[in-house]
Amino acid sequence: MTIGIIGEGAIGRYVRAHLEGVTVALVRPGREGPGRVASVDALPGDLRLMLDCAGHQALAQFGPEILARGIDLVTVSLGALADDALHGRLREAARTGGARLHLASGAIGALDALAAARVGGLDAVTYAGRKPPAGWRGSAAEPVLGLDALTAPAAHFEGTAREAALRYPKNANVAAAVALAGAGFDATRVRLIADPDAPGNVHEIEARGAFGRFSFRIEGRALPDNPRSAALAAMSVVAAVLRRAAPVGI
Ligand SMILES: NC(=O)C1=CN([C@@H]2O[C@H](COP(=O)(O)OP(=O)(O)OC[C@H]3O[C@@H](n4cnc5c(N)ncnc54)[C@H](O)[C@@H]3O)[C@@H](O)[C@H]2O)C=CC1
Ligand SMILES: O=C([O-])CC(=O)C(=O)O
Repeated sequence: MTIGIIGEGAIGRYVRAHLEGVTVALVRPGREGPGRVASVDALPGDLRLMLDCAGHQALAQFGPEILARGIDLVTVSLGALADDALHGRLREAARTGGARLHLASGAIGALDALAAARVGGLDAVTYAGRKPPAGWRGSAAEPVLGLDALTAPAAHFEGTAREAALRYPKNANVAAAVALAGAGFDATRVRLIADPDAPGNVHEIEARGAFGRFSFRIEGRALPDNPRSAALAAMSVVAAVLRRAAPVGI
């Protein structure tokens, strides 16, 4: 199968190195070359699957057109769906094109339990994201905290998953994943913390509902070339593609 990719950063490079069949990249204008095109129009006609590993802006820019053409899209840019208008456009385009937008699980797990628990009703879902200071560089945490001088854990955001996803486009896609699988963007409470002693990119979910309660915690290792992004996020894109092809799925 011919697969295309958007994003040649830390996640995109990992995905290309671990997946066969990625033959074309959708790049910014001016960066075209062999196997690199700058518009959806220029993608090969037999392409049936695109992988967005580029971020919110790229999903907004290319997602609707890709889906409307009947090309399935796997994305890591889940936080972009906190924008209801974009969410609606993606939904509509997928319907029009008969394609599917698959939201990769990214740097978190337990989304299956959360989605099942939602069926019975969820009373409370909270998510906490903790990263070393370098993981917050360039984010909205920077003007709030002196990241370089930090000697103790410091929370720099508390609010809804919607606010977190929109304010931290490169750091709170997990908040969006938890919201989309569970209680929604406005009912999911989020806390974001910079912690000089964090043992990695740490993501924690607490959920209560008719099913009972669960806690989930992951200490993710960051990708070597981007301290913001967990390796598991890249792995989840590869896993999503492999799952599509498997005769028996989980
Ligand atoms: N769902 C999850 O758990 C996670 C999601 N992410 C999302 O994945 C994104 C990518 O992460 P990394 O690879 O670590 O970032 P990165 O900064 O290393 O790479 C981003 C790449 O996307 C390209 N790009 C950005 N906008 C583009 C556009 N409009 N058109 C074409 N190319 C474009 C850049 O040129 C670069 O090659 C993050 O911005 C974040 O939104 C990141 C980590 C976890
Ligand atoms: O990679 C991570 O650890 C999480 C992340 O950046 C995000 O949620 O956007």
